[in-house]
This record gives sequence, C-alpha cells and structure tokens, in this order.
Amino acid sequence: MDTSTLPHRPGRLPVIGDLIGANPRTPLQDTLRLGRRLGPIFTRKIFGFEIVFVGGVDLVTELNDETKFGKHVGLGIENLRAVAGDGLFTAHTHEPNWRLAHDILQPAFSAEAMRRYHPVMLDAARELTAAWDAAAGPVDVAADMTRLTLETIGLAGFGYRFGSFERAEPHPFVTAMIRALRYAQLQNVKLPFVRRAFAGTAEQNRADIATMTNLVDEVIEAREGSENLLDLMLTEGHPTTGERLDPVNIRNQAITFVVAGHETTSGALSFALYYLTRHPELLAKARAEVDAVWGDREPDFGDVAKLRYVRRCLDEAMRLWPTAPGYSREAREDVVLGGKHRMRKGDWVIVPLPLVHRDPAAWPDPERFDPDRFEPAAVKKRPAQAYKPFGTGERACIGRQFALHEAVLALGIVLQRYDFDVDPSYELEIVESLTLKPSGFTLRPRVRAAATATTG
Ligand code: HEM
Repeated sequence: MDTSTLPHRPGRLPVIGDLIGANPRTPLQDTLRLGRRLGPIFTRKIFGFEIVFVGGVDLVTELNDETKFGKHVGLGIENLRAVAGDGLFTAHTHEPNWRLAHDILQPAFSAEAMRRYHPVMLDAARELTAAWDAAAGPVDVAADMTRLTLETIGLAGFGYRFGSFERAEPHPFVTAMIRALRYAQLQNVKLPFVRRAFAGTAEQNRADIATMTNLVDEVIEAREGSENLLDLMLTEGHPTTGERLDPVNIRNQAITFVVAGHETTSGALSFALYYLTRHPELLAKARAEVDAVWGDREPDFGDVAKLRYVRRCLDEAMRLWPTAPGYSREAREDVVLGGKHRMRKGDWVIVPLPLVHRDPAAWPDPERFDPDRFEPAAVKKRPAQAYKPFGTGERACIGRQFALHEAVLALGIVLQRYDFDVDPSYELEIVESLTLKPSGFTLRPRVRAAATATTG
C-alpha cells in the first residue's frame, strides 16, 4: 500500500522511524493517543516496518465488506500459531481446518446452546460469590473476574476445574499461557535486548507451550463424556460431510478456547464494574433492574437475557475498552480505500477498535460512559459498523453468545448481592497483553442487607 501520503507521528527519524515514545508495554494505548491526533487513517513505522491503522468508521465500513476484505493472519496472530496452531482464531481462512472446525463447532455456540452451559456458569459464579462473601478487605477485580471466566470455560469447555479460587497464584496453565502469548507477540520487536527483557527465553517458551499442551492432553484423557465443547469435538463430525477433526487440531482448539475465551470476558466484566462503581447513579439503575427482574432468586437461563440495562452497561464498557482491541483486514483484490488509498491484493491494515468506538462522527461525546447509547432507537441511528467488539464477517467471534450470557449472568449476580466500597484515589490503568484489562482496580464487596436476609 502506498503510505507516502498518510499521516504519521511528527519527527519520524531515519532507521528507527517512530520508535521514540513507543512503549512496548502499551502499544495499543500509544496507537490511540496517536490516532486521536492523526485522524481516521495513519501509519506507525519502527525500524523500516510500517503498519497502517484505520480507526474511522467510514473507512472501517469499507474494510468490513467481506467481498473485498477478509481476516489477515499476520503480525502477532501469525506468531501465536506457535501456541494455538491452526485453531479457529489463528487459522488462515483458506486452511481446510478453519471451515471444518467452524462448521462443527458453530452449533455449540448458538444462543440456544447457552441453555446447556448455564448451570456450569452458575457454578463458577457461586465460587466467585463464596470468595467475595469471605473477603475481609478489597479484592482485585480483574484477577477475580479472570478466575471466574477461567473456571467457566474450563467447566463448559472441558468439564475441568482449574481450582482458581483456591489458589493465591494463577493456575500454571495460565502463567504459561500469559508468558507464551507475550513471547509470541514480542517476536516482532526488532531490538534483541528489548525482546529478551520483555519476552523471556526460547527455552522458557518451549516449556510453557509444553505445560499447556500437556494439560490439554491430560484433560482429553480424563474425559468422562459429557455435553461440553471438547466432547463435541471428539464425537461429532461435519454436519454435511461427516469429516472429523484430527487430534492435533482438537488440542489446538482446546488451547484456543481457553486463550480466546476467558481474559476477554473477564476484562469486559472488570471494565463494566469499574465504570458502574464510578457512576453510582448508573449502578443503582442496573441494580434496580436486577432486583425487579430476578428479585432474590438465583437466575434461570431465561432470566439472563431479560437484563437489558445490565447488558447495555457491558456493551458500553466494551465500547470504551473493547477487550480484544483490534483485528486486521486484508484486501482480497486490488481496491481503493476511501476513494484514494490504493491497496493491492494482500495488503493489510489494522483496525484499532477503541478508535472506531470513539469516532466522534458516530459517537457524540465519545469519552463519556453512557449505556443509553445502546437503547434500540440509538443503535438504529448509528452506522452499523461503528461497534465491532466481537470482530467482523465470517471470522467474527464464535464465542459471542457464550461471552454475553456469561458476562450478563455474572454482572447481574454481583449487583444482586453486593454493595461496593470504592477506592476514590484509583485512576484507571490498563494493562495490555493479547487483551486489555484494568490493573490495580480493587473494590471492597459487602453483602447487601437484602441478600443477607435471604441467604445469610
Ligand atoms: C467479551 C468477550 C469476547 C470478546 C470481546 C471477543 C472478541 C473477539 C474478536 C474481536 C474476534 C475476532 C478476531 C479477529 O478478527 O482476528 C474473536 C474471535 C474468536 N473468539 Fe472471541 N471474544 C470474546 C469471547 C470469546 C469466548 C468466550 C470464546 C470461546 C468460548 C471466544 C472464542 C473465539 C474464537 C474461537 C475466535 C476465532 C473465530 C474464527 O476466526 O473462526 N471468544 N473474538
């Protein structure tokens, strides 16, 4: 793609390019800051490697046209293949295993299929409330939400308990996963000493991948046969051809579901709690809905989708901080983007979602947290492509319904049960890995008087 006319950071230097001011820990937040200044399309160049970012809704609408563009598996995602191989998230669309796995797994992620996972999602939520009931002081919200979502995907995916709530430290699988993801992502950093400082050694990485694959193999071995995702992959063939997934691909999918399926949802829950506790009037409104719809009852499957306002709070949290913060689009043919940017077949760009979700052309007063933006009438007035936290097209998130059922359920339960003491001095700090989440965000949960009366 000809980038000569595209804006970039002022003061680009020969050789190192836009390196000054770039922080390897916060590439997304650096990109956001730049994007706010540079507009809907811009570039960043580091050591001769130039990336085009597109954050304007109009251009993104063109990029999301599946006839002209598709998912690009490059940069960080290509490196992740060392961890997740040709699992759904890291597969190239042209690889036969992508379509095969997509078609086999799709039914397991329909809205109706969530009925099957509801009981184990409740189980995991009960573990969270047991831990918060017993908490003598503030809890680290993102850490506990990660425990919750890891238990949920463990149970719903494989009938496996990671035991996260019984551990002070993350499960070894999670430690290995976080390190391996960081290692994979930092392979693009051109300075070897920076890479070593942040990414660790190749030997450590091999050990981490072995920790992950060994656990998945153990879980497959110990399987007792129930209605979970793993079971489906092991027993079902393609709905029309009957073709089955091979064992290596099943392992790749299992790792993919843990990687793709828990930190994203936990981040969304954490951001939602952050914004709600910063806006007590909105928290009161969300809680009033839970009290009106659920009362003191434990919610059954059908109760979850009735929490419309709670869902809007999550939608709005994912607008400001989409926890999977972007995706890449590749031209399927020679095209001209926005009437002036020529792209050759195979050229690609990154879509940083927080920029799209804050484009003032679609979002008035974009920095303000306002769940009413997701009232049906307001949604209808907006361009359809202005909100894409689950990605776009055929490679969009297969776990969307799963994440939404789980997150609305968990947020509803937490609002039903607790009041919160807030640390007024906390300022939102965001930690970036493959996903985004608040760092150092604590709340002190106190069981509400009404909840004690019914359960205590
Ligand atoms: C709030 C929670 C979640 C968010 C924000 C999210 C976001 C996304 C996004 C943006 C993509 C597209 C990435 C791309 O185009 O490169 C994606 C793909 C994917 N997600 Fe999610 N996700 C969430 C939860 C989940 C859950 C719970 C699961 C599994 C149980 C899951 C499994 C996947 C998989 C397998 C893919 C790849 C699909 C394919 O390419 O066929 N995600 N997700």
